[in-house]
Amino acid sequence: MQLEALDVSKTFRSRRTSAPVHAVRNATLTARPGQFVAIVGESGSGKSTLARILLDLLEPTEGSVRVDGQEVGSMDRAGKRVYRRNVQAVLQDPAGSLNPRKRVSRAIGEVIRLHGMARTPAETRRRVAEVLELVGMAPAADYLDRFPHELSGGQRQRVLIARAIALDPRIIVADEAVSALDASVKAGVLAVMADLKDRLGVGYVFITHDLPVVAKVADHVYVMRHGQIVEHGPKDQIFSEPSHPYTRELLAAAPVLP
Ligand SMILES: Nc1ncnc2c1ncn2[C@@H]1O[C@H](COP(=O)(O)OP(=O)(O)OP(=O)(O)O)[C@@H](O)[C@H]1O
Repeated sequence: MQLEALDVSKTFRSRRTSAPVHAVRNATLTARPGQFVAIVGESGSGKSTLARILLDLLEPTEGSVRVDGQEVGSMDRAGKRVYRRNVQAVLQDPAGSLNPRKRVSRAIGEVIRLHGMARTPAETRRRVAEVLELVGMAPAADYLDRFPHELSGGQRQRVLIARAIALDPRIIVADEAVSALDASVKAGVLAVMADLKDRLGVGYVFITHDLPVVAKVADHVYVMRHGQIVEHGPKDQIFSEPSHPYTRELLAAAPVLP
């Protein structure tokens, strides 16, 4: 499978008086299963807008998102359903991705049932336990009955990853998924994501402003500035031979070793 954004632009026109905001301008990007693609750039550069377009949560003003050449915007309901399963979102937990009133078993189980990924309650429970263990929450029985507030920040982020993985996606779009976590917790969650890439072949579009994280996990890096992708390439190339002045500026502000 190949996920592409082709010449995507998004312009927000809010009030009559204010000027239009060109949040994304002619962005082209490719993601594949088994590949860790990072989008980096400062706050306001359009990363989240591009992520929402890739997730089909927002329509581009121009350009298209395609899966194996087929335009997502023109898919029928059944096609979009498959798309939404294949391309999953993992967002930052403080954004309220987990309902505080749902136990872990229900938060993950409901998604499995909704997408018809299990036929019986027993099968659903087995699948919930399986994905919790895949993200390092073992034994799963220790976590199934907990509410989000009974988990640490890192554990909540793992539950969000487990919930995404439960649908057997090919690609996960992760927007600032580890940014709020402490360094050691962050490293643990990143290790889980890398492990899932190796074991299940899942790919990532990973949005962050955290360059050391990119240095650690990315295969391919896109650099965004003012809505445009100013440079992209294999991680080592971006870190050792950045060609755009903005990339050099970013690297100078946060020196990291690839
Ligand atoms: N719904 C909206 N209406 C109007 N403007 C918007 C909307 N969503 C985003 N924008 C604007 O688009 C630009 C890009 O925002 P976006 O959130 O995509 O950037 P970002 O790189 O993800 O930033 P951050 O790292 O701070 O989340 C910003 O100027 C933002 O104010």
